[in-house]
Amino acid sequence: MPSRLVIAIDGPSGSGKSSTARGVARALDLSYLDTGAMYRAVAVAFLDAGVAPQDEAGVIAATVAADIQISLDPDDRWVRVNGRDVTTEIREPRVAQHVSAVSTLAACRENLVARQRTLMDADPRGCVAEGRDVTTVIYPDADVRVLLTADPQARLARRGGELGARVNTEQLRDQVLRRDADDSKLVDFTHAADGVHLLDTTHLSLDEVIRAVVALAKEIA
Ligand SMILES: Nc1ncnc2c1ncn2[C@@H]1O[C@H](COP(=O)(O)OP(=O)(O)OP(=O)(O)O)[C@@H](O)[C@H]1O
Ligand SMILES: Nc1ccn([C@H]2C[C@H](O)[C@@H](COP(=O)(O)O)O2)c(=O)n1
Repeated sequence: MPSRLVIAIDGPSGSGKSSTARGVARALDLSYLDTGAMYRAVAVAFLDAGVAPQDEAGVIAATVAADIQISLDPDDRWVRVNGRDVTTEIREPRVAQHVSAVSTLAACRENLVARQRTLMDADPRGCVAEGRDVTTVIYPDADVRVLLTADPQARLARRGGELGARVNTEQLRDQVLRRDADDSKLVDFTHAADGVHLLDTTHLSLDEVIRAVVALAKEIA
C-alpha cells in the first residue's frame, strides 16, 4: 500500500457510506471525512439565519460565510458551525428536509468542495471520505474509489431502523427517496464512473462491506 492512502466512497442515502467509511478508517488507521455533515451544517446555518430555502442568494451567502469545524476522527464525530456545536442537530428531520437547498446550488458545491479537498489532505496518513461526489469531483485521483448501492427497500429499512418512531413513513421516504432525487440534480451518484468499483450492499452485512473495501485498498501495490 502507498504510505499515504486516500479512499473515496459515494452512494445514495442509506447505502451505508458513513458506517463503511468509519469502519475502513479505523481498520487502516486513516482520518475520516463526512462531507455530507458539512452540507448539513450549512443547512443549520442558513435556517438559523432566517434564510428561506428558496432564497438562492441567501443560501449561497450563508454557505460562503459558514465557519465549519469538523472532526476527522472516526471515533469522535462532531461538527461545529459558526462556533456552535451542531453534531446532533444536523441529524434532525428539519435538516434532512432542507439540506438539498444547499446541495442543488453549484456555487455552494464549489465552495464546499474546495474545503473538503483541503480537509482530505490534512492528515499525512491519508483519509477515507464519503459523500455523493468524492469519487468524481472532490478526489477523482483517490487510490481507491467505491460507489456503494443498495435496493431502495433496503435503504429505507436501514434508515427507518435508525430513526425509529422519530419519523413516519412519509417523512422516511422524503429523507431517502425525495432527497436522492433532488441531490442527484448536479452530481451522479447512481452510476459508477470509470475506475470506480461498484459494490451492491443490499445483501451484505456492514462487516462484509468494510472488509471488501479494505481488501481493495490492500490490492494496491
Ligand atoms: N451493509 C449494511 N447492512 C445493514 N445495515 C447497514 C449496512 N450498512 C449500513 N447499515 C446501517 O444503515 C444505516 C444507514 O447507514 P449510513 O448512515 O452509514 O448510510 P449513509 O449512506 O451514510 O446514509 P446518509 O447518506 O443518508 O447519511 C445505519 O443504521 C447503519 O448501521
Ligand atoms: N459530497 C456530498 C455530500 C453530501 N451531499 C448532500 C446530499 C445530502 O442530502 C446532504 C447530506 O448528506 P448525508 O449526510 O445524507 O450523506 O448533503 C452532497 O450533495 N455531496
